[in-house]
Amino acid sequence: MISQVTFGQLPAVSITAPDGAQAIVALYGAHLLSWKTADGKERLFLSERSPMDGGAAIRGGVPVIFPQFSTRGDGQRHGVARLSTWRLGATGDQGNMASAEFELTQDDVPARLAEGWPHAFALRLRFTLDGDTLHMDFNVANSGAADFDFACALHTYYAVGEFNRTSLRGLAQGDIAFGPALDNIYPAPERLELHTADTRLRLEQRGFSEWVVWNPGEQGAAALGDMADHEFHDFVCVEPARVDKRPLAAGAEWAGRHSITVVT
Ligand SMILES: O=P(O)(O)OC[C@H]1O[C@H](O)[C@H](O)[C@@H](O)[C@@H]1O
Repeated sequence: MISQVTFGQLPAVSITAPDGAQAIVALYGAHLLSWKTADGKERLFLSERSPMDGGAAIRGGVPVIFPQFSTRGDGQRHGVARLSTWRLGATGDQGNMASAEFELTQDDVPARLAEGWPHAFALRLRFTLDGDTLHMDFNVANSGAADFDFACALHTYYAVGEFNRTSLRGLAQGDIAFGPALDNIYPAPERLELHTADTRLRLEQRGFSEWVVWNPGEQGAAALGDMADHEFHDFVCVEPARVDKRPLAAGAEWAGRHSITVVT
């Protein structure tokens, strides 16, 4: 079931599956703000200090990063998609699943941001609730007559309860125990596991090329105006990403999928 809601001051879409699982997505950024499994447990972190008025990027949930990752380029930090208002596209229910798609083209991007990246594109992001799994299917189409380069990521903030009782398993470089500040990029195995004190999540990606793993630590969090000082304890980011801009031919499409499953 799909309904229009307001979250903070933001128009948003609530997606509810027949089993009661729920996702809330703001049109601003097609930003996933909340994902609750059927047991009612919130799986994503959202900062109590986050702007919620469409005037600045949201801190938490799943920011959509496009067409630049972080400062790896001379364009807008983390791109323009998280700062633009998307449109609701197709929605549907099928069996136990519920889904909604969000769309963005260059015409939806505020002029001051579009100037920095003047290309014709169409983005589609579909959220699907399927039992204890959330799928995010992200498509980038080059609808212009010239090739362009793009990077992208789904910058997922997981609510972990206590970050120093959390570990990430499955990287070739070895397991990560959270604690010190961390901002690393790893070549992507398709599947990782995130273990917290009381849950185990399976994180999967297809089409992307890296995992970015981030927690700002105490000093990093203190420097962020949109994060309370104590909140670095509460989350870790594990992000399927294509960190470097790579070409997409005129008329071509790229597709990536990020799936998160609550295992226990
Ligand atoms: O503060 P933001 O622009 O949302 O960026 C938040 C973080 O995003 C990614 O994880 C980057 O790897 C970090 O270097 C960056 O600090």
